[in-house]
Amino acid sequence: MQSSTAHQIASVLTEALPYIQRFKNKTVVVKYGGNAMVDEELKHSFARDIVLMKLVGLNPIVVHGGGPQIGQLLGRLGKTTGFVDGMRITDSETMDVVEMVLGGLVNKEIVTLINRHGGKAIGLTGKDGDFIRARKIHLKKSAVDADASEIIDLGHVGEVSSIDASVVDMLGRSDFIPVIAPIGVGDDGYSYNINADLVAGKIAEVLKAEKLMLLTNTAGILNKQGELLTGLTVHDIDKLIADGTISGGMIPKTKCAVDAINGGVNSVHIIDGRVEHAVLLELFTDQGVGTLLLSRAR
Ligand SMILES: Nc1ncnc2c1ncn2[C@@H]1O[C@H](COP(=O)(O)OP(=O)(O)O)[C@@H](O)[C@H]1O
Ligand SMILES: CC(=O)N[C@@H](CCC(=O)OP(=O)(O)O)C(=O)O
Repeated sequence: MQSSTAHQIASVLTEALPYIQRFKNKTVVVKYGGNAMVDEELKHSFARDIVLMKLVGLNPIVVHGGGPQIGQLLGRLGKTTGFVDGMRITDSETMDVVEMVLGGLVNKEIVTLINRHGGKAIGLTGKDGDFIRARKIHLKKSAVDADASEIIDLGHVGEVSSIDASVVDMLGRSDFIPVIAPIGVGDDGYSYNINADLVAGKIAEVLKAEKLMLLTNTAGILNKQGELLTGLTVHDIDKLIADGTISGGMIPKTKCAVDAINGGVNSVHIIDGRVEHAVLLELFTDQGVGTLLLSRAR
């Protein structure tokens, strides 16, 4: 090995050391969005990062999405879906597909990848041990259209009503890495399709996680010029939404982030899942790679 390369490796490891010490035994909830699962090499690098986190003493909990993957299977079945406010309208047939894709294909693919890299991942949906209870979302049309006040029926779309953290906590504190699909169970016994950011935020809150990391398909939160905003507080988010800087799918994501911080999570990181080893770089290097959101400026 060239001595300059050896020197670089040594300095990376030394830079990581204080972070490893600080985060030992701390819970980190990582939301892995469907848009971040774009290529095979990236999926492997994500799985390696999660295994490494566990090996150095952190307690990673993965919550995954899979919106594009649900769309692909629906397309193959000749079924179309619509979205309202970023939420998929989910009739009973669509709910079957959501369960097959999230609870089956995507969940087991992530579990398999983590296990192939030496971890011990266990896949769960919120129906296992009834640990994610959901209630149906009743969306007021007035939220979409200022002149109307009817309720829009999104079908089997839910929000989290409660989380029983004991199963995830027990797994996370042993050798296992929980991998969670965002499906909840209602009091009526039906399955509910829940936005994965919402589930990740609530799990982080209930577990009093040190960090919530949201992996998406952008460098982080960008300003109107397209530049990365590296450090923000919860107060900045309201302003950025009000002035239109944050829009579309970033609105529910940042709202979950703010709820998580207000609920006791120390920091939220919105990072680019398309960058190899984004999770490790954000956790263990001084400069990080995305947007860091805190309750107040340091
Ligand atoms: N200020 C902003 N900074 C970054 N992305 C933004 C911003 N405002 C809107 N977006 C959009 O939000 C998207 C991320 O949300 P979403 O597509 O729901 O992510 P995911 O599928 O990973 O949950 C980005 O790809 C971008 O198009
Ligand atoms: C209600 C609702 O819209 N649920 C989402 C659940 C998956 C998800 O959130 O996936 P991403 O994180 O990849 O977007 C959906 O059906 O697409």
